Order: sequence, then structure tokens, then C-alpha cells
Amino acid sequence: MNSIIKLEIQKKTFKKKGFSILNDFKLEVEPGERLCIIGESGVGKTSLLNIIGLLDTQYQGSYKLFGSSVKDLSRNKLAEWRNQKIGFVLQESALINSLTIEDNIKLPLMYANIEKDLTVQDHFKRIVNKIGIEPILKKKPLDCSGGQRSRAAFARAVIMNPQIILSDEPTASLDLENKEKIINLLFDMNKEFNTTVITVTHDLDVANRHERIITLERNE
Ligand SMILES: Nc1ncnc2c1ncn2[C@@H]1O[C@H](COP(=O)(O)OP(=O)(O)OP(=O)(O)O)[C@@H](O)[C@H]1O
Repeated sequence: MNSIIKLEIQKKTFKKKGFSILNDFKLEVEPGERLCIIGESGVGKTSLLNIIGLLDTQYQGSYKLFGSSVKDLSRNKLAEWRNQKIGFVLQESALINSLTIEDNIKLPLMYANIEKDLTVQDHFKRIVNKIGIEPILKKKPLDCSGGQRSRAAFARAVIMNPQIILSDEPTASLDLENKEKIINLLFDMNKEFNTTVITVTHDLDVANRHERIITLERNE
């Protein structure tokens, strides 16, 4: 099988801090894999997701995504892939406070100019229904609870039906019931669309539900 992600990092250096992380780190991921990344705080899990998700291209090493070398991609291509092929659920996913929850979730569709597409509308209804956020669609983020905002941010990350979903602690601020909704939606998409799922978590119950777990080690 061809890898969807082929990453070989020599190191990632933070100039001001003068230290490096992800030294000699290699990762290959196949389409449709459910991979979990664990490791102690500060070891570089979020930094790794930023690299995989094309938010950070400043590191020594090579990265092939969907068979293309990331260093050769134009800024426009990087932006297009970030919007259309990669769903990024961040620890603090910023929703836009002046927009309703519905408009926030539909933002990636508007950028891609496909918000009127019927398949996309079906996908929207299904996601909203599965994670139980119909009641808050017309509300603004600041009128919602933290857990509701997390679920809305999750819906926005998966609305484009991306090929890869990257989640950084997607269940951290959720109660058990809502944690289940998010994990079930993630794995349903994985089953139905062969979406590659990569999750960073400290929750071992969530980790154990992935088919592969890698532990990042500190390597000073
Ligand atoms: N922009 C940055 N500038 C300088 N140092 C940074 C930057 N981003 C991250 N670091 C440092 O790099 C290291 C790895 O950070 P990262 O957030 O990737 O760790 P993590 O494993 O995700 O941690 P946690 O589990 O606490 O979220 C930490 O020491 C952090 O302080």
C-alpha cells in the first residue's frame, strides 16, 4: 500500500530556545489508518501535528504528503490542501465570535465555494445530528458552553470530509457522553470514507481505540 504520509524529520529547532525536538523522527501512515500519538507533556506532539497538517514547514527533513514533496508545494496549494484535504481539530480551536455556530462550521465550504452543493449539505446535517449540536446552530460562540464550542469546532474541522483528520486532545473538555459522540463520528468517517485519523491524546481509553499507538520520546 502507498503511504499517504511519509515523514522523515532530522530535527525541528526553535531558534530562540536553542533546542530541538523530533530528532531523527520517521513516520509513515497508510490511507485509512487510525493512529494515536502519545507522550509526555512538551515532547513535541502538537509540533508534530502542525508539521503533518502543513501549518509548520520550518524543519530539517523531508515530508511527502499524498505522494508530493511538501517543500515543492506553492503557498496556494498548501492553503488549498489545509482547507480541503486536512481537518484540523486544535486544542483551542478558535471560532469566530461574530458568526453563528452554523456559519462557523460552514466557513470552509464558503472558502471552497461549495456551500450550496447538496452532498455537502447532507454531510453538514449528518455531522450536526451525530454530535448533537442542532440546538446551538443559531447561537454565537460566546453564548455556548466550552464543551459546545469544542463540538462545533470539531464539526468545522470535518465538514469538508477531509482525507486526513488531525485532532489534538479532541475530547479534553468533554463529558463522557460527548466524548463518545466525537470518537464515534471520527471512527464512522474512518470506516465509511477511509479517512485517515491521527489523534494526540493523554486519554488512554481514547488511545486504545486506535489501531496503532506511537509514543514520542524525549531525545536530548
Ligand atoms: N513556537 C514555539 N517557540 C518556541 N518553543 C516552542 C514553540 N512551540 C513549541 N515549543 C516548545 O517545543 C516543545 C514541544 O512542544 P509541543 O507543544 O509540541 O509539546 P506537546 O508534546 O504537544 O505538549 P503537551 O502534551 O503539553 O501539549 C516544548 O518544549 C515547547 O515549549
